[in-house]
Amino acid sequence: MIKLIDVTKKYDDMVLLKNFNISFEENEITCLFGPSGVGKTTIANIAANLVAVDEGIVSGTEDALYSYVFQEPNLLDWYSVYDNLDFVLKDIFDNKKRKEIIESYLKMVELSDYRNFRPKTLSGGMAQRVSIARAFAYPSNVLIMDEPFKGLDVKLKQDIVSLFKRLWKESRRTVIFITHDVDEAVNLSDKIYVIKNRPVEINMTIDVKNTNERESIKNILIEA
Ligand SMILES: Nc1ncnc2c1ncn2[C@@H]1O[C@H](COP(=O)(O)OP(=O)(O)OP(=O)(O)O)[C@@H](O)[C@H]1O
Repeated sequence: MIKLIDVTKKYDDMVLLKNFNISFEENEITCLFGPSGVGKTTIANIAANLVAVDEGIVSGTEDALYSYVFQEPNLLDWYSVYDNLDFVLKDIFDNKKRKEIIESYLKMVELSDYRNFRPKTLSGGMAQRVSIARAFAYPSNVLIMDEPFKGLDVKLKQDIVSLFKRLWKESRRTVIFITHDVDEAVNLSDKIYVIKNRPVEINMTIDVKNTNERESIKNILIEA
């Protein structure tokens, strides 16, 4: 479990986090839900050891290996789809193992026939599927998802959300999922932290995993 304990984080004179506490359960999907600019990315980056804290402790990151999916697929344009996956695996596995992993993930995201295509020739949804395949192909145990479905149209979003869930069920990891989309939050998360204010406060913690009340949770989030 990754924990931020009594964390204070300032940007110049602005105190974003003050004695802030939060935890991310192992192999669960935890959502940071809140308005733009509240501090979601900073909290995730602290949990990923990308941003240093001014005070407090970040625990549970000692053996963490991270992979990321952002709103932009962030693929290497001069590499093929196949080589984009190969790039993150090349220092970890031998040729045979890499080929096996890459082919299996391309199959799962239904892009085997596109293995030699350059990212620029793919649609936005296809590029995002490559980015998700790359995140899962890498042997991470923590996956940071920063608004990965933003900007996709409704139908495409539903497909990619279910694809993500399928991959995650086959290869579970701790997911820190940032969104301010109510449907995404409720459909994907095991737990939702509703965050507000400055310094940031956890306004509500919602257990989604053990509930049958998804519709009322959506209403709570809309009001939040
Ligand atoms: N490196 C930085 N230097 C100075 N201020 C920063 C830096 N990173 C973030 N901030 C500020 O901290 C606040 C929180 O930013 P953060 O990106 O963590 O929020 P967010 O909830 O992820 O927002 P969004 O949904 O728009 O991505 C914002 O006011 C932002 O301008």
